[in-house]
Amino acid sequence: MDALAEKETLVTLRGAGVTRGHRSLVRGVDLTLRRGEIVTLIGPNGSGKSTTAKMVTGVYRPTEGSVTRRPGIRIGYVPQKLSIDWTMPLNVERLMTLTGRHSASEIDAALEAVGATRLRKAAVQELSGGEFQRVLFARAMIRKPDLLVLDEPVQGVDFSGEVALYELVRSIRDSTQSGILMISHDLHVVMAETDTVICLNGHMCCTGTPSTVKRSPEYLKLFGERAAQTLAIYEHHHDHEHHDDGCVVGADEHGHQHEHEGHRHG
Ligand SMILES: Nc1ncnc2c1ncn2[C@@H]1O[C@H](COP(=O)(O)OP(=O)(O)OP(=O)(O)O)[C@@H](O)[C@H]1O
Repeated sequence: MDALAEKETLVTLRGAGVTRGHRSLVRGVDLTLRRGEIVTLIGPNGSGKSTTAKMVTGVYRPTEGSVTRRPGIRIGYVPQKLSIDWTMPLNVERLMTLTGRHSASEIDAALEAVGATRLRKAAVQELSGGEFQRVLFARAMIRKPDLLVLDEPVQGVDFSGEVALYELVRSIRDSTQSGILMISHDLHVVMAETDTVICLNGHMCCTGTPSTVKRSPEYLKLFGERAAQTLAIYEHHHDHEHHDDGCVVGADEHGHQHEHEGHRHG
């Protein structure tokens, strides 16, 4: 039995779909979320990612197929956007307690887990995009969820912030062993940090590990050029090491390094 199959199952969707009137929002979704596993939904706008996440969290009931949640499951949700009255003064500490009472030590622990301890007294209006996302993670994690659902976690975050946030998601998974469901438009960074990718386009186009999905004809058709670029990044294998200053170990005597297209290091 493989390692993932041994982990506790949190949510299962079988042939699940939602229809409103005569319109199908998404259909035929098969998905298993397990403790300690990161699953990512990708797909173009309107492909059913949010609808699928809403079936997972229980906001939408499936109109076909089935959704099973582990009894008593706690789900933490990090929204794409948060409706905040930006004219009201609000600091991070207060934001953490808007929807529930939490002790000072619980707030400290949640902020520490996302590397945001120093932001405790900061005004929410003054946070950068990446800092705000970290605070939203902390807010979802304070309830110690079994499953964390992240809707487009890197919106408004620059490239290096994006890499750092996905690393944070992975470290949250490692330290809490919660299950994680992410929705993302981003292809390359998110796929590198994911155990299972589900590619949607009104139905399930393909699913599997990042390396199987990236080769699937449906995925390549859906994402075209961008998918090819992702592939280039994946095909770059690390065949060298770096010095602390970033230079390649064994570069020529002039310190020249070879160009690595699409190359990056976490
Ligand atoms: N409550 C609703 N009633 C009717 N149609 C809806 C409803 N919610 C979503 N839709 C439609 O269902 C389809 C799937 O929407 P969904 O929000 O799941 O897509 P998405 O993949 O998350 O899109 P995006 O990337 O733009 O956020 C879209 O065509 C959308 O317009």
